[in-house]
Order: sequence, then structure tokens, then C-alpha cells
Amino acid sequence: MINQNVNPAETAKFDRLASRWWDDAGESRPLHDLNPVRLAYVAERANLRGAQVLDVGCGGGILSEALAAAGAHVTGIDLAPRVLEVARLHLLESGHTVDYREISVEALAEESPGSFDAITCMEMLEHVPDPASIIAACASLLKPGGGLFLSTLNRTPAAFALAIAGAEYALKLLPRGTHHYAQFIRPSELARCLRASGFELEDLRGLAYNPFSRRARLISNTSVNYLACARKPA
Ligand SMILES: C[S@@+](CC[C@H](N)C(=O)[O-])C[C@H]1O[C@@H](n2cnc3c(N)ncnc32)[C@H](O)[C@@H]1O
Repeated sequence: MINQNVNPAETAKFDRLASRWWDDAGESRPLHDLNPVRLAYVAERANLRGAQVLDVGCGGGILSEALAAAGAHVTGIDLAPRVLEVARLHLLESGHTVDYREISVEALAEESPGSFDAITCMEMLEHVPDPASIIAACASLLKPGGGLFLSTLNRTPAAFALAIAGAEYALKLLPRGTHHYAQFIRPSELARCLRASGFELEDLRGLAYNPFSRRARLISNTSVNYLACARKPA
């Protein structure tokens, strides 16, 4: 039997934000602001034109659409049905093509192993009960030599101060309860999960975000938000 590995309270929380997902002044504003940097990070490490790309925990499709605009054939999966509805509706406006499916990554791995050139999984691992299971499923879904691109939050006092106290309480950028500190993931823990699934960790980079200027950039300090690129051996 496929383990669903989902916290329904988490997906319900995102479903409540669905109608405002594409409002870049709303609760998804940080995702909109981070998107150009994370797209560039992926595009520098994977040839997107014509590639089969899976976006795990795609939400309303901010990254999925950007990957499609860069020439990839994109499948976006999520377990929040209203969010997926908004993602599909937005395609009518943008004219991009993305295949959105409500399916767990573990179930997709059973269905279509070895079928993607690259997988993105951004700001999602800290919302699931078992991140290692997501990474193992991604290992099975990738073709040999394929790249896995992850972003998440580090479990440090700095991340607590900025992502929870700052973004949720002081600035009210995000609804309270968006993040749970205990679910933040240290880079060493992520690296261990990646190794256990047979990945080679190629790169780890901090992601700095200034909510006032709305600018994001890559930095060497991974103490708050960070991006990782891991490769399935060819
Ligand atoms: C913070 S949003 C990030 C959305 C998107 N990846 C982005 O960065 O623009 C987290 C997303 O993960 C989804 N999610 C949570 N648990 C999931 C699971 N087990 N499988 C698939 N998606 C999940 C939520 O529904 C939500 O859309």
C-alpha cells in the first residue's frame, strides 16, 4: 500500500490560501519574490528545454509555470485540491501548459519510475510528516543523471526569528501557523536523507530574502532558507 505521507491540516491550510495564490501582494508574495532566483538556480544546473520536469508540492504553479516558460514539459503534483484548481485556472490566463495532478509523489513513483530529467521540490519538505520518503520517491522518479532541486528552511534560531517571529508575527507576511519550527530541516539532515536515497549532493546555497525591497539572492550562509541540488548517479 502507498504511504500517503501527508498532513491534511497542512494541505487544508494551503487550500484556504488558494484563491489568492497568484496575488503577488498576498500571502504567496515571498514565493513570487523568490521565484526568479530559484528558477535561475535550476536553469543553471539542468537543461530545461524539452526536459521532462516534475514539480513536487507545486502549489498554485508559480514555479511550474516558470519552468514551462523556460521550455520544459512540466508535471505539477500537489495534494491540496483547491490549490490545484487555481493552478489549472491560471493556465487559461498565462497560456502555459502544465500537467497538474492530485497524486502523492510516492504513488507517482510506483506509477512512472525513471521518467523525469529533473525534479523540483520547493518550500514543501517542511510541511510533510516524512521528508525522507519524498526524497526516496524522487530518486525513483528521476532518470539516471537527473537533478533534484530542493529548497527548505534550516532549523536555527535565525530561521525561527525571520521565518516565524518576523514573517508570521511582526510583518504578518504569512498567516500565523504557516511554519512549525520542529519541521525545519538542517542541511546535514537533508544531506543524510539524500545520501540514503543514493543521491550525490552537488551544491548547497543560502537564499536571502528582503521583504521590504522584495529582492532575493543566493548567499553562502544557509542558516535560514536554502537551496540544494542533488544528482542521481548516471
Ligand atoms: C509553501 S507551498 C510551496 C508551493 C510551491 N512549491 C512553491 O514553492 O511555489 C507548499 C505546498 O506543498 C503542498 N504539500 C504539502 N504536503 C504535500 C504532500 N504530501 N504532497 C504534495 N504536496 C504537498 C501544499 O499543498 C502546498 O501547495
